[in-house]
This record gives sequence, C-alpha cells and structure tokens, in this order.
Amino acid sequence: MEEYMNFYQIPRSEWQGFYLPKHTPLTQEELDSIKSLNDRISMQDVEDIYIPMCHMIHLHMKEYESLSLSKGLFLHRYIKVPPFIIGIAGSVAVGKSTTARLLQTLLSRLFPKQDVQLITTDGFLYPNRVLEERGIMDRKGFPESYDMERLIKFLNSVKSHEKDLKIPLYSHKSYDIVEGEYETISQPDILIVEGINVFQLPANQQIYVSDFFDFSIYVDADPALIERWYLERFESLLDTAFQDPSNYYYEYAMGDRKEALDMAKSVWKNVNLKNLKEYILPTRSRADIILHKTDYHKIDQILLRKF
Ligand SMILES: Nc1ncnc2c1ncn2[C@@H]1O[C@H](COP(=O)(O)OP(=O)(O)O)[C@@H](O)[C@H]1O
Ligand SMILES: CC(C)(COP(=O)(O)O)[C@@H](O)C(=O)NCCC(=O)O
Repeated sequence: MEEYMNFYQIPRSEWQGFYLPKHTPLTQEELDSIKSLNDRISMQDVEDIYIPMCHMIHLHMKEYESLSLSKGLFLHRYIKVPPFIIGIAGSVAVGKSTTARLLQTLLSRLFPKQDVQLITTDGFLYPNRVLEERGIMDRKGFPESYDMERLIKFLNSVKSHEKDLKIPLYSHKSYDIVEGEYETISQPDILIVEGINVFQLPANQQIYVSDFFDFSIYVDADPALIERWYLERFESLLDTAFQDPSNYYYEYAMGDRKEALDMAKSVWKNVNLKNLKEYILPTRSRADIILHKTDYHKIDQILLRKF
C-alpha cells in the first residue's frame, strides 16, 4: 500500500504561502527566546513552516473545543474542555525536542491565554536497575524499555484535569531515572508530549498513547542525515557536558576521540538506527503532519493528513 495515500504532499514553497507571517511578526525578545532554545534554528523556518503549522493546530483546537461543548449539551452536563494534547514522534536525534520547545514557545506567544506545558517520554523509561534485571540495558528506547501503562495513566489524568501530576525525571547526565526527583504537570490547556515511542501500539494494552492525542507530528529525515546529527551532537557534548566527572560519558570525553566516536557510531547503528527501522518509522503515517527535513534541518516538504 502507498504509505502517503491519505496525505497531501506539500512542498515548502507552497506551504509558506498558506499563512502569511506578516500577521504574526515576532518581537526581538521573542526571537531571542527562540534563539536561546537553539541558536541554529532558522528564523526562515519559523516564519515559513512553524507559524503556519501553529495556525493549522489552532484549527484543530477550535474543532476540538466545539465537539467537547456539543458532547456536553448532548449529555445534559457541563463538560470542561479537556487539555489539548499534541504528540511529537521521530528518531533519536532528528530534532524532536527542539521542535517541541519551539512549538511550546510559539503557541504560548500566539495564544497567550493558553498554558502550554511539555513533557518528554524519557521519564517513563524504566530505571537502569529494572532494565539490568530484565537483561535489556542495550534496548534503551525500544518499546519494552518504557512503562507505557504508566504513561497512559498519566495522560488520562491530564485529560481528567488532575492537578500536580508528578512524572519521573530522566537524566541524560547519569543516563538513568533520578530517584526521588519529579517533574510536575498541572492542568495545562495544551500539553506537548515528545518521544520516539508515542505513536506505537504496545502489546497487551487496550488503550494506546495516541488515543489521547488531538494533533500529532512526525519529524522525518533521511537516516544518513540523522546519523550525522546524532554524531555531531555527541561530539559537541564530548566538549561540554561529558567533561563533567559525574557524567555517564566522562571516560569517553577524557579518552581517545576516535574511540569515543567509534562507540557512538556503534550505538547509532545497533541501537538507534535499529529502533528507527523496526519501531519508529512504521508509525510515521499515523501522524497528522509529517515535517520532512533535509540538510541543516531545513524543512523541504510537509505532509498533511487528508482524512
Ligand atoms: N531546527 C534545527 N536547526 C538546527 N539544529 C537543530 C534543529 N533541530 C535540532 N537540531 C540539532 O540536532 C540535534 C538533535 O536535536 P534534538 O532536538 O536534541 O533531537 P531529539 O530530541 O530528536 O533527540 C541537536 O544537536 C540539535 O541542536
Ligand atoms: C532516552 C532515549 C531513549 C530517547 O528517549 P525519548 O525522550 O525520545 O523517549 C535516547 O535518547 C537514548 O538514550 N537512547 C539509547 C541509546 C543512546 O545512548 O543513544
């Protein structure tokens, strides 16, 4: 079957004309706050791609709100509109967290009354102790390494307007869940959920994570490019975060550069690329929108679900 049969395939040049950014110019302060997320983000992409996408998301939000209100009228009860949840999926190192933080900034700016909160699903990875007990330490990021039931219960609580929900904290410094530390999500209007696994259909569950999504985004690129971004990020971390003696990769930062890069290449090939091919790419066509990136993270094509 043709994977994209139910998608409009829209080249960048066409997409950028759908919503003219002159309606929503960003102030210098806002541009600075985006640059502080990642100073390599292209402002042209923000204007041409992300701002029109925020307006597309707004269309979905309006429909969602209207359906919730109509449901309440039908049921003769007041239903407070549940939080609108946006899922973001894609490979490790394709730029999910950068996209998620950019979207959080832009949605907060464009819709100032909305409280936009963000989580990443790495907090739902089992702690290393559990992964070791199960003999799956080398499967971090694969479906069996996540407590998906906990993630589903969390999303249900968010939709039910529960307050002060605590989620575990994953540290890329210790490469493990930090015991006793949590992140708090409390009654957002919009919640962005970013992770490699968010469109997957876990075995033995009747409810899927994506059942809670009201809009979903897949960030896509050629795996050879993603490998380059993975290795570039690894190299820049060798010069910065990994220099901290308490960092999981400290020995690599202190040792031979080539050995460190060979190790990263092997993790890419045996873990992250394998995971991409077996479990992440097959979920791509579940997204409402696919952002396709080319060199330097430039978005060249947008695929928008028709139905
Ligand atoms: N739009 C972008 N422009 C430039 N660099 C980017 C962009 N998005 C991501 N990157 C870079 O690519 C690498 C991977 O991005 P990241 O958001 O950490 O990926 P993920 O969350 O998918 O693992 C990082 O080094 C990041 O700085
Ligand atoms: C923590 C991750 C599984 C990504 O988690 P996500 O937030 O996307 O759910 C990934 O960054 C990771 O650590 N992968 C294991 C192999 C590696 O060290 O790259």
